[in-house]
Parts: sequence; C-alpha cells; structure tokens
Amino acid sequence: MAPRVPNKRISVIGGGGMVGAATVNALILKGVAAELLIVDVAPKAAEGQALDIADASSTPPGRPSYPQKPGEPRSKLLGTNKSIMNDICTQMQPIRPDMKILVVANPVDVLTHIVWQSSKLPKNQVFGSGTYLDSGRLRSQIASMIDVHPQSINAYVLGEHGDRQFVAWSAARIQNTPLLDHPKLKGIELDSIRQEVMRKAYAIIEAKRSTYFGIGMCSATIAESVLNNTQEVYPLVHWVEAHQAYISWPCTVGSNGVDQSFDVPLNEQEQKALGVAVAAIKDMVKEAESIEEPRKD
Ligand SMILES: NC(=O)c1ccc[n+]([C@@H]2O[C@H](COP(=O)([O-])OP(=O)(O)OC[C@H]3O[C@@H](n4cnc5c(N)ncnc54)[C@H](O)[C@@H]3O)[C@@H](O)[C@H]2O)c1
Repeated sequence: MAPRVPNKRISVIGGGGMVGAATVNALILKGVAAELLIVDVAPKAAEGQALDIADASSTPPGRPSYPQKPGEPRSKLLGTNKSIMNDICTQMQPIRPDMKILVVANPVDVLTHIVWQSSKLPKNQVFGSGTYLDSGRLRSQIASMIDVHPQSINAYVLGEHGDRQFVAWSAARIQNTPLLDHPKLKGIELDSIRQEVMRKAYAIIEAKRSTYFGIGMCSATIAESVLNNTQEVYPLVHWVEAHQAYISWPCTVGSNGVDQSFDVPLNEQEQKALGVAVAAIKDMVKEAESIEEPRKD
C-alpha cells in the first residue's frame, strides 16, 4: 500500500478490525515510509479495510468482535485475548530476532507480558501502548482548563491502562514550572480530572461501541518512532526492573525498542497508587498464567 522500503515493514495484526484499520490509516496519513501488511484471522475483513483505506477514507466499516463491551472492565477480556495473543505469536514463528512488537489489545499491560513470554523476544522489544493515550487525554483536559497548549504541558497518567491508573501530579510541569502552581488549578478537585480522563474510553464505547481513531494515531506515532529511531519519551507499557513488571512508565523508544526507562519522582500518595497498580497488574498476570488454553486439536 505504501512505498516499499527495504527492512521497514509494519505488520498490523488484527488489521481487519477497527483499531488496526485506524492504525493503518494513521500510518498512511502520517506518511510513515514502510511496507504495510494487514494481517487478520478474517482475511475478507483485512481485504475490505485495505480497499477502503486505499480510497483514503478515515471511516472504516464496523466489525466489533473482541473489544471491550459497554461497562466491561478491560480485565474481563483477559481469557479471550490471551489465547488470541498466543495464537498470533505461534503463527508468527519463526520470529525475527530483531522484531519489535507493539501490543494494543486490552488489558494491554498483561497482554504485553503474555506476548513477551510467548514471543521469546528480549523484554525491550515487546512493549504496549499503555497510558500514552490517557496521558494525551489528560494534557488536553488540563490545557482546556488553563489555556496552555497541550504540548507545553508535561503530565503523565501512569501505572495501569485501566481503573488503577493514576496521575503523577507532583512531577507535572508547564515547561519548568510545577503544573499545580498554576492559579487556574487552585482549589480544583484533581481526582475528578483523573476520573474524567479514565472514564473517557468508557464514554466513547458507550456512545459508539469502540474507540479507534485516538489509539490508531498513538500506535502510528510509536511505530514511526521505532522506524526512525527518534528516542522520544512516551509512557508505554514496558518492563520496569525496579517493579519487576510490565507497567506504563515513561521510556524512550527507537529502533532497538525501549532503550531507557526514567525515574519519576512521586509523592507518598502517588507511590501508594503506583503500588496498587503494580500489584493489580501482577495479580492479573498470575490469573492469566493460570487460565488453561483451549485445546487446538
Ligand atoms: N490500548 C488502548 O488504548 C486500546 C484502545 C482501543 C481498543 N483497544 C483494544 O484493541 C483491541 C482491538 O479492538 P478493535 O476495536 O479493533 O476490535 P475489532 O473486533 O474491530 O478487531 C479485532 C480484529 O482482530 C482480528 N483477530 C482476532 N483474532 C486474530 C488472530 N488470531 N490473528 C489475527 N487477527 C485476529 C479479528 O478478526 C478482528 O478483525 C481490543 O482488545 C481493544 O480492547 C485498546
């Protein structure tokens, strides 16, 4: 679909679905120079998306199957999506040792761990979109409250891409100024901002069944950083040694995958929230590991 560039191939697995199609569309709109491969267990859906996107439409047809349902926590998706991830990794064998895998399927924190185990790739080559999208939503929300461009606001949602996510308020900055010193934020209930950001995915799902344009653009941006080795910092799900877990945390991403993971100074309350998120993710990983795979024969 895009110009053929040696060694620059992006395979969008599940590309017949909404998120996959939105990602392919965003990659094309951003002009990411790579060969794009749309892979799907439903080849007709993949073909349909490819034809539609080739017409430069940004409204792919609906085919909901495994995404979240209205009101459903992401953790409910665990069993089904674990088995899909394992199938995909099996089908991708032999996996090139330099492959990078960006996981988007939910619950993304746990599935990134599963894909790492299943792919047998080094930890830094497997990462997930995590709270990148949530952090963008947070910055937009704050921007509208204080009349500062979102790109000038450095604020992260961290921990879990789910109900245990938290905002690192004490580390948030407008350029070098602590965000919370902004006069327009005085007296504001910060937790209501966190909750609004967290509930946005549920609100979109309630209204139109699934979310895909935002995550499609995030995925395309991350893929672009890998291909162009930009080393930009995003809050992605990656392996954080200090916590011995795949969690959403700021890191650089480039052609090796995740290179550097950063320390974020947290206050006591934020550290507690981080502890809760890490424990929840570890519990879900244990739960996922205990789910029996259905027999394939
Ligand atoms: N991380 C985020 O911020 C975020 C945001 C939105 C959606 N999601 C997640 O993304 C995932 C996809 O959502 P969607 O709305 O695109 O769903 P969808 O049902 O529209 O698409 C899923 C696609 O995957 C395909 N598929 C299933 N098993 C496969 C396999 N073994 N190999 C290849 N393809 C396979 C299906 O045929 C389908 O076309 C869900 O898990 C959803 O929860 C994550």
